[in-house]
Amino acid sequence: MTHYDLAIIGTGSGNSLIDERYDDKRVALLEEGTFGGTCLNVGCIPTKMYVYAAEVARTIRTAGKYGVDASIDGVRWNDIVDRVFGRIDPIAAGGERYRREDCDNVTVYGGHARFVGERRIDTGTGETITADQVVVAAGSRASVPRSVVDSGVRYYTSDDIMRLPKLPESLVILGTGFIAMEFAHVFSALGTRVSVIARSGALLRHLDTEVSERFTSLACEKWDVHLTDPARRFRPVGDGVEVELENGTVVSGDALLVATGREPNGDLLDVAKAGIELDDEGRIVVDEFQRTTARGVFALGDVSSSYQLKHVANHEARVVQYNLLHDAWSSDTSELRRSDHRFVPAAVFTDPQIATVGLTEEQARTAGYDISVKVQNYGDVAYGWAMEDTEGFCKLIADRSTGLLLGAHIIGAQASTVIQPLIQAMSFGLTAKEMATGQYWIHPALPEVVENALLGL
Ligand SMILES: Cc1cc2nc3c(=O)[nH]c(=O)nc-3n(C[C@H](O)[C@H](O)[C@H](O)COP(=O)(O)OP(=O)(O)OC[C@H]3O[C@@H](n4cnc5c(N)ncnc54)[C@H](O)[C@@H]3O)c2cc1C
Ligand SMILES: NC(=O)c1ccc[n+]([C@@H]2O[C@H](COP(=O)([O-])OP(=O)(O)OC[C@H]3O[C@@H](n4cnc5c(N)ncnc54)[C@H](O)[C@@H]3O)[C@@H](O)[C@H]2O)c1
Repeated sequence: MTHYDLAIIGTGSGNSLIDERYDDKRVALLEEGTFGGTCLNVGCIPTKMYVYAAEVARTIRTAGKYGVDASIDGVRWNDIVDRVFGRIDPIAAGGERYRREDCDNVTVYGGHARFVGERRIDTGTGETITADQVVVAAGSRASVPRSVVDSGVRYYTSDDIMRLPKLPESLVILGTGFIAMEFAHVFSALGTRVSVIARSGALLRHLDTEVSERFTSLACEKWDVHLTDPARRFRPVGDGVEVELENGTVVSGDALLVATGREPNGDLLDVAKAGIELDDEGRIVVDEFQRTTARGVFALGDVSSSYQLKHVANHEARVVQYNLLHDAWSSDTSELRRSDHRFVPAAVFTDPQIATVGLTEEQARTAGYDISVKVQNYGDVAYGWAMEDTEGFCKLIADRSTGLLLGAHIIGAQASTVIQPLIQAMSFGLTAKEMATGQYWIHPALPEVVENALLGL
């Protein structure tokens, strides 16, 4: 049985742990799927490459309002797919080749790993290994409701929808979260008729209510949105699908995308045999140092985090990378790094884009803060005029007693970029007033919407 200094399960964020500081360590890297994990192969990166193509199409479709007449002659779906995966697939293959062939201290095992004891792992390749330290970075998987699976209907998830053989004329999307709303935007902008099936009255319901309400009303103008009647039955019809809702409405499409959340993969690893605890929602329990309940075992990313965001997985990976090289289980933890989850931002690359950090207004009120709230429309600033914008706004929430920002929520063009200085201000404890008045704001750039919102607070 081979013994390693370090075994890492998962090559998404897990692969990035191994840098030159590990050159003198024997490392086992275990991966059952495509090398590089979710973000690279089926997540953030390919989806945003599709979103970019969708933005181009949308710009053309809306050009007329600026006095520029333009139309789309055609959408070459197969070329879009090739552009995305022609770039990504070689990166995944190259990453694997590098680890297998060029890293003398790393051994890659291509199988389904499971624990058979404390820091003892069946690699799924016929070999069992042991290690001084283990990192579980096994990610999460698409969760598909039983009713869909049992119906026998052909369905897609984010894992395979991007490789459809042709652009569907119509697409039914089950779910109203990040993935559902990003793909609704992509397919609709490229010309597919999109139907969305929600069940609780709003899209992106976890966001600040004003943002969710604005987004829902804009979406209802573009897409066939069913807000309150859950799906009751799924039926295959020819190559497509029919979904019957609780109120009897039948929604049909050439394809069905199921985007109803992702579940952590810890349940498939026999973690109990290694003394690793899962919480009630199936996540590996970790402390602020990313240590699991088993000595010598760390976890990071989607398998242990409630955020399911790549920038969070990256942050936690840096913490683990550092702590692995220190005596992480000694009683003195002063040398260790801690994960910082105070101000975790997120963006939804839909139409319009949405970005958020910190508390929603509801959360701030429930937490008992005495708050000041300002909503500033994109249309109030010069760049918003240039864009003829009637949709976007920046909503800020501050604590009256300290002047510090508690939350920032932006819906509108480039929201994921416009929000960045607000994330910085919150992370470094800048007050709203200092942020508004202590620096120049380029005129007439879009971030003036943030400046005005801050002044308005
Ligand atoms: C469609 C989509 C779009 C997304 N867009 C964004 C975005 O724009 N921004 C953002 O921040 N986040 C986004 N995310 C989320 C982001 O992709 C994840 O949070 C992130 O990739 C998680 O990284 P990870 O390292 O924890 O897991 P992963 O990257 O999933 O890596 C886990 C790896 O472990 C392997 N594995 C699992 N179990 C085993 C086992 N038993 N044995 C061996 N190998 C195993 C898996 O095959 C996988 O390769 C998106 C996700 C999806 C699905
Ligand atoms: N831009 C980004 O950062 C980005 C993009 C995509 C995905 N992600 C990450 O991936 C994770 C998973 O994305 P997601 O969109 O699948 O999950 P999600 O948690 O964002 O949304 C799931 C949605 O499905 C709904 N739902 C659950 N069960 C349902 C059912 N049986 N019928 C109908 N609706 C149902 C939920 O109410 C929710 O609206 C996200 O939490 C996010 O962190 C991030």
